[in-house]
Amino acid sequence: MAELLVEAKNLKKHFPIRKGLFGQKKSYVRAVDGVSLSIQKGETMGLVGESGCGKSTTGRMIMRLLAPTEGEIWFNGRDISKLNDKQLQETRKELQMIFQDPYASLNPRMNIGDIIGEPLVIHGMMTKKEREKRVHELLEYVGLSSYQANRYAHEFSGGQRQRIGIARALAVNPKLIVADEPVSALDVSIQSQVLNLMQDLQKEFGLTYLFISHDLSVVEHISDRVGVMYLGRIVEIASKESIYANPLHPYTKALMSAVPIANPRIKRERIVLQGDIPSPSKPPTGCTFHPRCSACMEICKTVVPELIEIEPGHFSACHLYNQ
Ligand SMILES: Nc1ncnc2c1ncn2[C@@H]1O[C@H](COP(=O)(O)OP(=O)(O)OP(=O)(O)O)[C@@H](O)[C@H]1O
Repeated sequence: MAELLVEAKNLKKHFPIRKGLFGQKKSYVRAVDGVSLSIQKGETMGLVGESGCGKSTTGRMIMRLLAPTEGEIWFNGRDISKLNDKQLQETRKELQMIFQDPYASLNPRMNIGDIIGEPLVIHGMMTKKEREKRVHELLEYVGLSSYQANRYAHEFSGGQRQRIGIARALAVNPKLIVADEPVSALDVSIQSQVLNLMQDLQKEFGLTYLFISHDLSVVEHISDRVGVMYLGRIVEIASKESIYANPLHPYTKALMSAVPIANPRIKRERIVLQGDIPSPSKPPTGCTFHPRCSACMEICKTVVPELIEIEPGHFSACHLYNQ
């Protein structure tokens, strides 16, 4: 049986904002509003949804870069949502992140060797000599050469910089890597090279990924399971095969209808979403998707649908399936 690495239980992050002329009225952006998900050891869990739906905030809470407002995060059998600073520092070795913008995330004043080796310094791991050897090894793992360790970020292309970001994330032998839009800043031709590299490294080192992206084709390429987020909640979660072939939630159906299909004989009706995505500081009542849903029923306006298993391993939060 597959082993669980991450379990998020009813995670919430509400950012306080001040309203009114003198900022006297406090209200909240409900960036994440009750997310539960699990990730098995060695798998890639894709997280998709439109901009602002709370993907990054969820990833940052699982990384413990942000403290949750509510909920629990279990990592490798331990609740990490309430650790003190020292315990957090220890756990952080096992959790690493790859960021979207390989241009902004690498310090321009440090050479590549120092950038990749920095997490080892932060965690007090290895002597200087050992670190040097490890950096050279890491450069080779990601398809670069050890002689490039003395160069600076501006000397590399976007794809190479993302490889450097991956090498840095790998340095401390993490168990989980949260990759937040890791290829969206890259040319399409380079994207698949970086995705393939991530898959090769996953096999070699038994890595587990939480892969965040708004791009459904990219998520389809790399994920084993996929969760779809809408306004701070997961509305559907299933294996990649099941969710792409048979999306159940009306929101997922609309998202999927815009993905090009390679086989010209398969025709898919394009579903256009009605209206704009509401603000997470004033989410609609009931199912937050109801104002944009073509299948909206009376119950959807008042009752929040629970995420329930509709088919084996395929969960959806929609009243259509809850009767
Ligand atoms: N520190 C913050 N303070 C206030 N609001 C925030 C903060 N961080 C994020 N938000 C808001 O929370 C919501 C979710 O943001 P988040 O970045 O998690 O979404 P996302 O799905 O990752 O979108 P994107 O792909 O655009 O990054 C957005 O409305 C965002 O403006």
